[in-house]
Amino acid sequence: MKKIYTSADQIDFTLSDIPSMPAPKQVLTVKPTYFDVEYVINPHMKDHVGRVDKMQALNEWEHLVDGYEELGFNVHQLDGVEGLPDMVFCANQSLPFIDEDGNKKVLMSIMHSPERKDEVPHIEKWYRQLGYEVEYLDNSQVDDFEGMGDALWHFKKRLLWGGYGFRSSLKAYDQISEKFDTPVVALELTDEKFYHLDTCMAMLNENSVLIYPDAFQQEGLDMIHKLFENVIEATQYEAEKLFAVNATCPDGKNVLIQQGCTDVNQKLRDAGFSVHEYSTFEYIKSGGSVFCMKMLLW
Ligand SMILES: NC(=O)NCCC[C@H](N)C(=O)O
Repeated sequence: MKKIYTSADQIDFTLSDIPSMPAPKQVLTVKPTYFDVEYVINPHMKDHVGRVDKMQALNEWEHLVDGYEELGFNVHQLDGVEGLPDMVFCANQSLPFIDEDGNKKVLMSIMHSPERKDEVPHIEKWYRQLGYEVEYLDNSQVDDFEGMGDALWHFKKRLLWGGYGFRSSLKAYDQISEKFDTPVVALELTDEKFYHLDTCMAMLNENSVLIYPDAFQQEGLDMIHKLFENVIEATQYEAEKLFAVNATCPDGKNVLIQQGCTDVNQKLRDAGFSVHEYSTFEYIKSGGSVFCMKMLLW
C-alpha cells in the first residue's frame, strides 16, 4: 500500500484502522565530544559559531542520558567523529522501523546540507552491527530526507507523520510509504525557524500531540486535528526560544523537555503527563534540543 495524505478531506481512515507497532525500548545517543557550532545551516545557529561551552554541553548530555536510563531504556552511546559537530543530533541520519514480523529495518537519510552528509555512514555502520536491515532512498528521485527530524511515527501505530519543505522533500514519502508499507500524513512546514517536523510536533500518546501551530499550513493543522483528540499548543516564545516542542514522550506517559517551558509543562501536567525538565541550552545554540539528541529504536 502506498498512500500520502496532504489534506483532511483525503483522510479515509481512523486510528483504530491502523495496525499497532511496538514501543521502542532502546535509545541511540552520540557523545558530544566534537559537538560545536561551526557553520550556519539554520537560523538558530547564527551568532553562535564558536560559542558552545563544551563542558556545559557534556554535562547537559550526560543528564539527559541518565534520564533515559532512569525510565528503563537501554542507552547506546556512540563515539562522535571529529569534523562532524552535528552528529550528536542522531534523530536525523536515519528512520528505523520494525515490520509486522518483528524484522528491524532502517532507512538511511540523504542529508540536505553538505556539512552533515558524512554523518550518515557512521550511523549506518552501527545499525549493521546491531543487525538492522539497511535500506536507501533512490537518490535519482529524492534530493533530501532527514530521518526522524522530519518523519515521526505515530505513538505505537504504523502511521508516519512526514514534514517537508526545508530539509526533506515531499517525494521522499512516496518511497518511504512503499518501502515500509505505511500511510504517510504529509505536513508542509512554513517557517524556517521550525525547519524540522520535530521542532513543531511531538507525539505524546496515541490520542495526544504537542504542536506549535504557526509552523504549519492550514491543511496540515486540519489533518492534525482530525486524527488527534487532544492537541496541546506551545506559545511562540517557548517553541522558538526554548524548543518546547522538541520534547519526547518515549512511553506515552513521561515527557522529557527543555527546562523552563512553564506554559507547556502546565498543559502537559493537566493532561496527565509526568514532566521531566533538562537543560539543553548549549544544543539550542545549534537548533536542537531533547528530541533530536537521540534515536528511539527496537
Ligand atoms: N531538530 C533536529 O532534529 N535536529 C537538530 C539539528 C541541528 C543541526 N545544527 C542542523 O541544523 O541540522
